[in-house]
Amino acid sequence: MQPVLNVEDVKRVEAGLTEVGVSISELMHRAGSAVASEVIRMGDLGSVAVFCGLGNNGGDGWVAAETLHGKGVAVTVVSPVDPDDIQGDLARVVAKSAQAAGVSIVVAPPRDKVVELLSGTDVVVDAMLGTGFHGTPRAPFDIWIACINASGARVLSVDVPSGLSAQTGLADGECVIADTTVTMLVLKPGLLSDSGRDACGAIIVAPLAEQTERLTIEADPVAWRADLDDYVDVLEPASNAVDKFSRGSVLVVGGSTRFVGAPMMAAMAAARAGAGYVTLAVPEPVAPIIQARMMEIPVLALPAGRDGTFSSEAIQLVAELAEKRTATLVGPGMRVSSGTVGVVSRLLETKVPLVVDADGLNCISRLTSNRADEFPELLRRAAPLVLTPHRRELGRLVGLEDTPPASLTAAMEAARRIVWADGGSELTVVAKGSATACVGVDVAVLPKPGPAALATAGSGDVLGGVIAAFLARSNVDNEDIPVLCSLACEVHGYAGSIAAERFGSRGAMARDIIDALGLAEDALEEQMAFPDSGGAE
Ligand SMILES: NC(=O)C1=CN([C@@H]2O[C@H](COP(=O)(O)OP(=O)(O)OC[C@H]3O[C@@H](n4cnc5c(N)ncnc54)[C@H](O)[C@@H]3O)[C@@H](O)[C@H]2O)[C@@H](O)CC1
Ligand SMILES: Nc1ncnc2c1ncn2[C@@H]1O[C@H](COP(=O)(O)OP(=O)(O)O)[C@@H](O)[C@H]1O
Ligand SMILES: [K+]
Repeated sequence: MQPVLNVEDVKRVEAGLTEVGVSISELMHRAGSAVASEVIRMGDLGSVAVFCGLGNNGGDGWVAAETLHGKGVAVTVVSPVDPDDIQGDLARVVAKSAQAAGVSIVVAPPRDKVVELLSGTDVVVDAMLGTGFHGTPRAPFDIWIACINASGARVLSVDVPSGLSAQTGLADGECVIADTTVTMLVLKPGLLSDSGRDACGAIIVAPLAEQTERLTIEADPVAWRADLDDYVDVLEPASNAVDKFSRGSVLVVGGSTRFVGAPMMAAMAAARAGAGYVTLAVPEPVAPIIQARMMEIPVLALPAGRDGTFSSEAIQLVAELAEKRTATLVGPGMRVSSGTVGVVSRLLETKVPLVVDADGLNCISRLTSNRADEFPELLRRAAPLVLTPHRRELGRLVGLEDTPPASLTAAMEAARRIVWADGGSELTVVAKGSATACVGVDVAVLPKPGPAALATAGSGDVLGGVIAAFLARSNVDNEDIPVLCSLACEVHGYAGSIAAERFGSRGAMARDIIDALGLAEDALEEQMAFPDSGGAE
């Protein structure tokens, strides 16, 4: 797994490196030469323009420019001020050095000059704003960013695309859309989430020093980006000596007269994700309609109230059914009522692995008056418990119902409030979004995100079914459940890519993701076995 550090913690790595004799100035030189090497690797360098800002990000750019110039590349630096007028000592020194070496410099060009320069530029190095950037880009950077994005040049961003927050992945104004981002020392969360996913292009981490890895781990990574080989031992190896029960049985509890499709999709997904036996428990009035659509999956009709949701008579029956299955998923399409709240709280008391999704989560919010983090005894149990909130559901769980987490880091923070209050390794919160984090008490694992085709109604029900199936199929220790959930997210994401290929990136629906799950898992398994064979997206 690759560590991901909060921006403020990167400073601790920097300080640690200074202590072992690698100064900030030395780091800047290494950063600049890492950028220059990557530019050269891009090839076809007719002419290169390096857009420099006034901080150390700009300093990296000046070093890269001087290095490229030294290698005979035609390079021009665009700077808001003359090298002599740069306030920061480090950046001024490297800028003056580049100037003395004969690098061509354009100072504070008007917009039309920038456009003209870019029209003859093959590669842009974006060294305007780095981790010191806050707010909305001010002039001239706002103009330069717009011009760079409108040009046809290939773009390499230094550390982070200018205008993007390396911490949150959000951009208040326009940010550079790069082909490649060479990020210094370590991954930062904003590069992997929200607008960062579109802005960064391919991400290359430049460690800059051999001590970086150790210092990064000491600085307490906020998350870990999973690699395929982290999943190798997570699921049981294939065996022919199985029957449908030993492959794992899943109970899906959900549905209401208002929502019949959600539990069906979750159950189908659990079956496609390899559970040998899936059973669906739904309120009695909808059972016949659902059974008529389900060939492989038995449907059990449970007592319902006049509102078309489970009634209190269903509570004990659901618990008894769950105790006979390897794993249970509760929530899809279930609505929030006194009966469904009772079902969820009773299932939490059982000793079987449990996934709570959708309205199951809203039932927990109802039970705890939107403060699941203040009632840890409700969630504390011996068997695995996985909560799968999207950001709005997560907000409702931790008192942020009006201001749900707006970034991956905010979502991880909210998820941690719940898992840390619980304190046990049985609880994992899968904080879903365009980038998802699987947060356990000790670690947050970031799966490789799937395509935007996953943003379609029912896709979350599918993921719930996959996680339930994987819990049923797996024997991992509780500590490894975040990794298991991360694998479930990657299979879900890969299935989204297959569905998008078949039905179009905008046309794919949840049902198409379900149908691709089995192929997606096989493909990922093959990539794990043969890592060099290439892969999806
Ligand atoms: N952390 C490290 O150890 C290393 C950092 N390095 C570089 O240093 C960078 C961080 O340097 P700094 O802290 O100087 O920060 P930056 O260079 O990212 O930004 C600071 C400058 O941007 C300006 N600025 C901030 N917000 C702005 C806005 N909204 N509009 C216009 N201008 C704005 C500030 O006034 C200041 O001049 C990193 O991104 C990286 O590129 C590298 O030199 C290598 C090592
Ligand atoms: N832009 C996106 N890129 C990648 N994955 C996404 C994107 N948007 C949503 N997803 C994923 O799709 C799923 C949507 O789940 P959810 O919001 O619960 O949907 P629903 O309630 O309709 O079933 C989650 O797994 C989420 O991580
Ligand atoms: K930058």
